[in-house]
Amino acid sequence: MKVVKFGGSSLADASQIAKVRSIIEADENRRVVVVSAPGKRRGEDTKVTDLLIQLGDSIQTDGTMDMDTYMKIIDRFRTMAEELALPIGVLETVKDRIDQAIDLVKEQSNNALDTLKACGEDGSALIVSSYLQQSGLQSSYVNPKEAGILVCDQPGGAIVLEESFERLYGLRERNEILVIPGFFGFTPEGQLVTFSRGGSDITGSIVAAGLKADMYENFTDVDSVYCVNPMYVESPKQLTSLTYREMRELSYAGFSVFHDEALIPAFKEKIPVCIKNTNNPSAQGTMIVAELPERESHVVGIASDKGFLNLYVSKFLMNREIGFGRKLLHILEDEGVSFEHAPSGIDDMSVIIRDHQLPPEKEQVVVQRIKEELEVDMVMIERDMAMIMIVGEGMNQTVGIASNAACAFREAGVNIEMINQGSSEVSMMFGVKSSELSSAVESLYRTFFE
Ligand SMILES: Nc1ncnc2c1ncn2[C@@H]1O[C@H](COP(=O)(O)OP(=O)(O)O)[C@@H](O)[C@H]1O
Ligand SMILES: N[C@@H](CC(=O)OP(=O)(O)O)C(=O)O
Repeated sequence: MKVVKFGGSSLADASQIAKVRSIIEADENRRVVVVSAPGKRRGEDTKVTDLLIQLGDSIQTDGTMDMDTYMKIIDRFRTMAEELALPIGVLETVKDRIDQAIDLVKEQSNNALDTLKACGEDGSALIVSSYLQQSGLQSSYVNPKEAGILVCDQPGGAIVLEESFERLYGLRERNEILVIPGFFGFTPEGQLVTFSRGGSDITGSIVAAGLKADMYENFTDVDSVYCVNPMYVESPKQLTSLTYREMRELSYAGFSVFHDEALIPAFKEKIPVCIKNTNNPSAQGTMIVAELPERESHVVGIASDKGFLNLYVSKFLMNREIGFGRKLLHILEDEGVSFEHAPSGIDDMSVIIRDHQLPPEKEQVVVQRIKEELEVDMVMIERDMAMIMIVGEGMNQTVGIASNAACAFREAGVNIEMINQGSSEVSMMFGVKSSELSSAVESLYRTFFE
């Protein structure tokens, strides 16, 4: 049995949904389908999830509904339902559920925004299941509550609860194609909670693990995972296979093609993940597996992401002060700031934080507390940082990778602001100024792949 997830680009309009049907029909093992909300139809379009968030924000800000955005959302579903010639009841159900979620936002009910955000996936699932039925395939819509996807109550950042997997296994009994909306689950008390953005990949992996599927196929809009984000290099090398560890590091550091948290459930059950293209399903795609035979080159990918800051702290004899690191991180914890990395020296420590975690008002409080409570010599915040991650199994036992990378930075004329090597067995991380990111990535690509 295969679990198949289709991303927003695969569900953007009626013609994409027709491709989805052909893919499902082409392989009888594709029995469980997880869908995202309709994505962008072209470059400057807006994803339905973003429209729903915009709508929710408008209601929360001034209590009135932004009718223009509301109509855009309904029209996306209406056009699809009409072009696919679905029964009128399908669109009515989609609209009713959106209207009910809007009422919850107006009433300021718990998790109302998550309920509204989830309407994109829910609408896609209703439309796809109805279209499959109309095409003569036995198919049903299955809500994540019915499927048994239980999560903790962390709005916009759900984490799956262990008992979900056993509950999901029961779906194997059903002898039809099941269409499950991605991106959300329910708390044991019945509250809807969404995963973080891009989280339908996570639903697909949870469902594949629960069902003990033979494979988790993730359909998107590229033929494979490339060794570098195609935004930086034209037609980069395609990757036919990767390990779970490699893909997790690469997606964490900017390979947005697959959610970094989505690998964990599949990895635990050793279910192979295959990334494929809805617009070119015969292309081989990229297989993600537990282990791979030895390769010639140890660097498989270069990932990068902007939007970081460096909180730099210096204090003479920091290395002798028991508990300094803990106290520094405790201040961040106290202020509700999560951190990404914390490389340290003898008298200095850097804490790398996602920019949005530390807005200017919070920055002031954190800096003041560090000065007063830790009596540091210096505290400084450097914004506009980017991280570059070089990833590959076996890299840490290979001589010369760091020196080749350093040469690539030198050739691009880019200063390395920070290096983190050795914390992970499969990656090496560099911090650079955001403005220098693309020239650094291009130079690293030339060094390792050309
Ligand atoms: N290394 C990479 N390999 C392939 N695609 C990548 C990579 N890094 C970023 N991407 C981007 O990820 C996109 C697919 O992810 P996403 O937009 O979330 O698709 P979907 O709508 O199917 O969920 C690609 O169109 C590509 O621009
Ligand atoms: N629709 C949600 C969840 C998701 O996974 O979407 P996509 O598959 O289009 O990345 C989002 O935009 O975040």
